[in-house]
Amino acid sequence: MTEQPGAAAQGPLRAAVLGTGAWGTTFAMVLADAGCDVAMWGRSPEVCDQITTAHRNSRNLAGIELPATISASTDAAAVLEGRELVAIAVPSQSARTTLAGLRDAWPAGATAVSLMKGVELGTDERMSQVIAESLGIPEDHVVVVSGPNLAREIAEHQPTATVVAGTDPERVARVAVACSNPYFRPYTNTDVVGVELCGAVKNVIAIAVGIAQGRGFGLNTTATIITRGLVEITRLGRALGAEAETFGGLAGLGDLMATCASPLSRNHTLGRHIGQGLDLREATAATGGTAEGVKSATSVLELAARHGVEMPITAAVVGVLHEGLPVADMATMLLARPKKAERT
Ligand SMILES: NC(=O)c1ccc[n+]([C@@H]2O[C@H](COP(=O)([O-])OP(=O)(O)OC[C@H]3O[C@@H](n4cnc5c(N)ncnc54)[C@H](O)[C@@H]3O)[C@@H](O)[C@H]2O)c1
Ligand SMILES: O=P(O)(O)OC[C@H](O)CO
Repeated sequence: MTEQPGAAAQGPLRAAVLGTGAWGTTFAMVLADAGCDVAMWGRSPEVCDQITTAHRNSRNLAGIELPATISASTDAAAVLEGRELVAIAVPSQSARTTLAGLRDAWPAGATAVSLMKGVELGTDERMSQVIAESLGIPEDHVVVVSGPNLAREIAEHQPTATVVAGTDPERVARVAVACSNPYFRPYTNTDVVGVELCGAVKNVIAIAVGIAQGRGFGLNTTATIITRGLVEITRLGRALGAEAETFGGLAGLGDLMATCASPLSRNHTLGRHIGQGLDLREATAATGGTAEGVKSATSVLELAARHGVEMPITAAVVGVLHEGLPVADMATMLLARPKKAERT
């Protein structure tokens, strides 16, 4: 492990971003526009070279000009050396292996910032748990950033807020300052479990909305799925110790609204393709990028089962994506369930 400067170090905060996809690149821009010194690590030499020399990432963020100060490299040790804050934006299911490979180069004492929205298959762990385990760092060194944050809109500097959640107040405050700029406003929260579950499960609900819209259903159906989806997320979160207020906030209702409404969302788009009749392989290819809800639907449902929590919309999505449930049977599966009071 390399040593890194303490909080009192002079000059701009030294940050790194792991992953040169749409959100990693956009968050690097957010940090740079907040005054941080930013280096990115990616797997593709071509993408890294383009970010450093042409200040663009045409593969993942076409048409966007990046701050000229951002550099990118495939050399993880060089990127990580001396960084106080390291944001992680690789697909959730690859986080563990990616980070295990970077463990020796991890800057001692650095804050890991999870930008990922998923639950790990097999372990059913949230990303902050996966990060802490795979890097061998305490969980309070991990801070989560999650909210209604469609990458392209933020890359276009459209005004957006987010939630910065963690259990070490000083680290949370430093991350909030590090990503605060004229178009990006962080709010802080101590409810890591709630914020992470909101981010992961809204992707599953967005797939359900996409499927409904792909089948030609209108806004009554959309509103029904979003509202009952929020009930599902809240129910699971409460069972896992999250705070009720988190679910009505930016990471919960806010992100659910953005993801379920926007054609920019990969999860929504994938669901729409499924609703229009494509199979999962075809829909994945037509969507491009990482639709996290495809895999997280299964781990979320497992997590819910282990805690005795009912998640019918998530179960229906798992049924359609992974168990051969015909799309046409999804509405029947949900509407024919036994009647119940709304607040249960
Ligand atoms: N795109 C958004 O608008 C957005 C916003 C908020 C949060 N997120 C979350 O951020 C995370 C990353 O999303 P993204 O949009 O940047 O995804 P992306 O698909 O655009 O990019 C993922 C990046 O990870 C790399 N990668 C893929 N597989 C890898 C592996 N096995 N090992 C190492 N690197 C690998 C890819 O090369 C790419 O650079 C996801 O969890 C997503 O839910 C995305
Ligand atoms: O493109 P999606 O579906 O991964 O959604 C992107 C962000 O999570 C929206 O906040």
